[in-house]
Amino acid sequence: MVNKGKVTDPKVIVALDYDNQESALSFVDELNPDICRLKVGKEMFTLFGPAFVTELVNRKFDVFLDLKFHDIPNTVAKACKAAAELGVWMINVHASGGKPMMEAARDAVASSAHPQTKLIAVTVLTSMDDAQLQQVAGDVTAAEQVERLASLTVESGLDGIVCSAREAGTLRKIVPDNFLLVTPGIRPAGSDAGDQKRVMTPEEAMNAGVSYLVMGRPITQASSPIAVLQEVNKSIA
Ligand SMILES: O=C(O)c1cc(=O)[nH]c(=O)n1[C@@H]1O[C@H](COP(=O)(O)O)[C@@H](O)[C@H]1O
Repeated sequence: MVNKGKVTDPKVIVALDYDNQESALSFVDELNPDICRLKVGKEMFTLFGPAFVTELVNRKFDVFLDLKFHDIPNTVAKACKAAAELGVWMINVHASGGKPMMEAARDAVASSAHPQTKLIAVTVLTSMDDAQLQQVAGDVTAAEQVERLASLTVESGLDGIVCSAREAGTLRKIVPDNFLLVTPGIRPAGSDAGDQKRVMTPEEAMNAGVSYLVMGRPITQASSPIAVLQEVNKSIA
């Protein structure tokens, strides 16, 4: 386990998008909760289920269980209660599910056995650009749609949103100070964007007012993942 590079309130959430539990856990063996938080998404949850999440929670990591629920309010509420009761730090829904859905999710977390779980809403996926968004949402830009869904999420009483760091500067002026802006699509200078369209570097993102940086491939697929993580932490210290 690495103890070097301890940071107060780590800002990087490492996305554990592995198809193999042993590889994921041997990477996690190199980490500790002082240098990053962890995200478990749809792939690992589908493959390895709640037991994998519980393993990370037992290792004292703050876990973001990223299942992006989007369904009728009753179904999402029950899913959010079940997710919160795994003892995770953060969960999410899609803001485009609407205000009644988000309110039902908020109430379900509040009445769960783990009410401190943070609940955030995805606005516009960071893999979408304006052209892709217009195919599904009509004549609107990603920036406009993010703003609209951010306001709806504030009105619904959630803790924050997932957006791109590119929108963070504008959003910071319209959301409450303690509202969380959680941003994937983070790419250190020179790294491959892959399927991400709305990207920023860690430093630019923090300067724009982001609360937490979600980073997957630039760390997990690096030849020395810990070195990249420590470099990112240093760049935003
Ligand atoms: O909710 C998310 O975490 C999420 C929302 C979004 O808009 N874009 C996005 O990339 N993500 C997740 O963030 C992670 C980004 O991973 P990398 O692109 O490998 O850094 C993936 O696990 C995605 O599922």
